[in-house]
Amino acid sequence: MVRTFHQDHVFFLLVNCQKIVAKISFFILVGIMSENGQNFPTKFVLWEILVRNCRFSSSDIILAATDTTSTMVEWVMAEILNNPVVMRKVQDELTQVIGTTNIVEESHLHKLTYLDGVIKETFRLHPPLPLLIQRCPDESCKVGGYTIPKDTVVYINVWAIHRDPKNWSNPLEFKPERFINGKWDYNGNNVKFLPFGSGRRICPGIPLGDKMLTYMLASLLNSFEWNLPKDEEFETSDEFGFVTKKKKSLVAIPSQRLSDTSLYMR
Ligand code: HEM
Repeated sequence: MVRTFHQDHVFFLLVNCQKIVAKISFFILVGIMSENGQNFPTKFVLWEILVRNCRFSSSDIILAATDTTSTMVEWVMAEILNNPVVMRKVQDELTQVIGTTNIVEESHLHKLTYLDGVIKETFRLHPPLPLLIQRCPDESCKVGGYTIPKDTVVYINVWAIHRDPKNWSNPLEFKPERFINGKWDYNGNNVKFLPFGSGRRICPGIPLGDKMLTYMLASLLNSFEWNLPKDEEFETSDEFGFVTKKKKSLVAIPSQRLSDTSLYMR
């Protein structure tokens, strides 16, 4: 039976992964706090404190966390399938770091520097939230020579910043090598690269999003060979929305890459 890759599948996979990761993070947090001698009546009180103090509802966090990450998995897979040289380099790295007799473990992730470059380059070309969260100054101010009157709603167009030839040479080319110098991170300090935003409203889910993305992609790419269906017309146009998704869902066909089928059962 031929199974196809589809973003909705990743979405459900992701919701399940996130439940697990959220539980783990939650218990780590409880552990850290109890080690520091702080007592909380129940775990749920701690959750309430976290959510209320941050002024986010649980549904805000689920929406912000799932759609962005699943959309990114689809974009990265699409870019890799569209670039055979990149696919070969990613697979070479996976073979070297993990091998086809193992499945991906968390301890492998920091060694996948080329895959990290591929993810960052995909973030550059396809930032899931291209306009960030609106800003609105309390007082009139000047930014970059422009006067911004008090109460103006300001949209920061990260999509345009990421494709500006003043910031990037050959900006429309997919070149993961741009990011393989250890100089780029997601902290929003370099205004040329802001996939998670910047400043006070920067995404609070960066460590989780980054780790899940690398873990899922490394698992998908180390466990399977991926091919496009014959006669499938490949395109990378996007559709603007709360999260900018691929206009046409990616369809890809996996086949076995691991040496032993029992590894898929773990
Ligand atoms: C690929 C993954 C993700 C991307 C690309 C992403 C991107 C972003 C961006 C661009 C913003 C707006 C930042 C700004 O305007 O400066 C944001 C906000 C936010 N993100 Fe993420 N995010 C991701 C994953 C996550 C995860 C995993 C969580 C939670 C576990 C999360 C929770 C949030 C929340 C709660 C906000 C609102 C922050 C606020 O209003 O101050 N995100 N995200």
